Amino acid sequence: MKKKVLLIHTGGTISMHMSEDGGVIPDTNNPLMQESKKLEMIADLIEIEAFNLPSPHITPKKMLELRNLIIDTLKKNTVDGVVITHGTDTLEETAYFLELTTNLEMPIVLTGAMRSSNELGADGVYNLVEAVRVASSDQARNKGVLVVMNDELHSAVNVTKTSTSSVSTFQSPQYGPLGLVTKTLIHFQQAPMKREYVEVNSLDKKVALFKIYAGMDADLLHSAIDCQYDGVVLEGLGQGNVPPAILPAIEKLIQHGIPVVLVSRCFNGIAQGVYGYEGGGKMLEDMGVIFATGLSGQKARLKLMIGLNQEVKPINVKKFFI
Ligand SMILES: NC(=O)C[C@H](N)C(=O)O
Repeated sequence: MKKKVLLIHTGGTISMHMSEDGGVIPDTNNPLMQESKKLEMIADLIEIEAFNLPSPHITPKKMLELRNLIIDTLKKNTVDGVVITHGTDTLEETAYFLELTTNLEMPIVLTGAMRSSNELGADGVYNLVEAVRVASSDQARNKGVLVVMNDELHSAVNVTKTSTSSVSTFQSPQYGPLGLVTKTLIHFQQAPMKREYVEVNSLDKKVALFKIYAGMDADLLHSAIDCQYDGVVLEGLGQGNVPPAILPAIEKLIQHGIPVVLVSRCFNGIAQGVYGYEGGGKMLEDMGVIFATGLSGQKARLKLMIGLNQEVKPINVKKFFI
């Protein structure tokens, strides 16, 4: 029996076209809406155009709207899986947001394109067909939120955009893809280790993300206090170190009760308290900086924001990041 898939469009290059002057722009008539025939050979569809936005215009509030749209639609309809088309620039953030804020057994699959609908070698419809195949497959159940692009399956936790323009832009640097999509198979070679779920209904708490660099001064970090941020994520150096000049600012943030979470700006490996010199990870740990294991800066920022906005009870930030 044919499966039923909820297909939600949010915009991005997959829904855009190249105009005569060579600029890639959003289309008022989403070209994907004309592709239903190809998709209905795979699954019955419920198709919704939620937004038509370039993904740099997507905010966490929009991600929450999207999450609520999925949950509300599933209350009224029986479906086997969900596919979301999305711009690639922030696709990994929406995918990770949904990973943390949904707890469904059915697959939620995000896909996009690097070439717009009327460009030579357009990859959008191909990726969409694969995403619908994955969303309607039994193998994809209980695997968390997935990203399907360019014949690969990635987990929302590890996937990141690695190239500005290549169709193989999405990679999972630490652990590799979860699997492959071939013409005939959906093949998982590994499964996510754990799944987390956090109940959020609003996003009032603000979290800032700072990339640490050689010679950084403390002034930028002070702005997080002045602008009343509720949490700060630092993308630190190497195994999790910072220049000594920003230590007083980190101390001040912690004194103000603003949690400071540290990840590495390296995209492989884990930030940890190894170095005992001034600004080294060991010293940061002793000061109360919390190390996030293996997440990128943008994902740790979303996780802290979601945690601080949790509905039921305040989180213990340290435990939340273990
Ligand atoms: N390939 C893409 O989708 C990039 C585009 N700028 C977006 O994220 O909306």
